[in-house]
Amino acid sequence: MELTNITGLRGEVSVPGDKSISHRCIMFGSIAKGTTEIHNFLEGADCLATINCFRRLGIDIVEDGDIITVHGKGLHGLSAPDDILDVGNSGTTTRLISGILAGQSFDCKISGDDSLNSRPMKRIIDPLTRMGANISSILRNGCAPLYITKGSLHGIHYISPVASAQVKSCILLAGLYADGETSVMEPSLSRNHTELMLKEFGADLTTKHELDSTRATASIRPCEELYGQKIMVPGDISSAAYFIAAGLLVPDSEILIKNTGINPTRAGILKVCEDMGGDITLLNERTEGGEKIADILVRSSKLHGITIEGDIIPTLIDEIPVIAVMAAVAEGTTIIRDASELKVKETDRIETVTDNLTAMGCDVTPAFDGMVINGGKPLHGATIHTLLDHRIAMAFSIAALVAEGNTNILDSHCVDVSYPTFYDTFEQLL
Ligand SMILES: O=C(O)C1=C[C@@H](OP(=O)(O)O)[C@@H](O)[C@H](O)C1
Ligand SMILES: C=C(OP(=O)(O)O)C(=O)O
Repeated sequence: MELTNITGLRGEVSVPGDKSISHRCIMFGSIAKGTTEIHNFLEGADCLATINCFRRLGIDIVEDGDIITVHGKGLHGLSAPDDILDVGNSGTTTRLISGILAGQSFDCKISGDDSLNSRPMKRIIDPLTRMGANISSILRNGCAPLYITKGSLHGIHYISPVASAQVKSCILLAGLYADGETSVMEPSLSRNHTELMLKEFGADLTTKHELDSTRATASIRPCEELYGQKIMVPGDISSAAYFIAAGLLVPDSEILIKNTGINPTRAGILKVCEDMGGDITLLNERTEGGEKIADILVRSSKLHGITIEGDIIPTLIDEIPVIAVMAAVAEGTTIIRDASELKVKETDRIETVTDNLTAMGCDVTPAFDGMVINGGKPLHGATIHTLLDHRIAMAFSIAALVAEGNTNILDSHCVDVSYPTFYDTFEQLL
């Protein structure tokens, strides 16, 4: 994809459904009794991988126009797949489905693409093993392919070393099949869609927040059944992030992004934009199915550098590539720290972000847990090596809009993973 600098992005857009919530609707719907009707499901490759996995596990999932219907078979209704489960590029699919499969009475194997099969799975293998699951890394390298066989699960109290919603969700889902209470404490609160949605499906789940910090413990008790729901998936704030950044950075812009999820455990980017001096207004705020939603109005702004660290990091982890692009344009220094999780995403995002920003003329230094960006130097067009990471392709498509000359985004089709219509949305604003 070849892009160049522009001015005046104006108009109203809607971004596709939230990726995290879309995965969960399919998974929870499959192990619930009755039907789950999903509106505004994200048709990205990652969520389609989740649908395919549950079809292989014997669940009938019907797509009819904008509505997806999952014919759930209850907590014990999945059946043995006839082949290896292909999770593609999706860490969320891998880690959450492992929690469910640990509680089944059949064997199965899970594998994905090269990127997925190099991401750490010990973080779920260890707690699941403590629960009595039989799960192993087939190549004994702590990564997928994974092999899961019948185990007998008991509840544990797990103190997670990482603030990861995928780890938390994996353990809570296994907890549905355990013989007692299972709880997960994490160092900072990660996205809480699993907790909110499982409660809607009828799970016996509670969350306790500590008064002096953002630490929280989620606890689940086994229940008889979950029950199918009707779900309207909000727009994905991680996808909206690119248009928020475009609206702030491209001169003479005004963009309204409709129906976007602003769950506080996901919306750290809004605070960062505000702290950097961005002109952002939330309109029409409301709550649906426990999830907060709003329309986001963004106008061109002069940004300045800030420090981004600590408990806010999990609430914006997937947005750091595009935040780094904003920081490259902002006046002054932006420091991003406490974000070593970036190294274990689809690519090492500390490296892919800093290498590509450097190629565009930015003064940026990588660190072991983040980066330091001395912003304000004019960016110039470059060849962007996405390494097939969808977030890198989209973040640097925004950088291209404010860089002098042409930018070539290599393998830009990888946006299909989370936002297949990304470049179409873009066109609507020209
Ligand atoms: O639970 C989820 O839906 C996700 C959790 C995050 O990963 P971690 O749990 O590894 O932080 C995030 O990066 C990913 O895109 C989606
Ligand atoms: C990290 C991401 O997703 P996953 O972990 O599900 O592959 C992402 O979408 O940026």
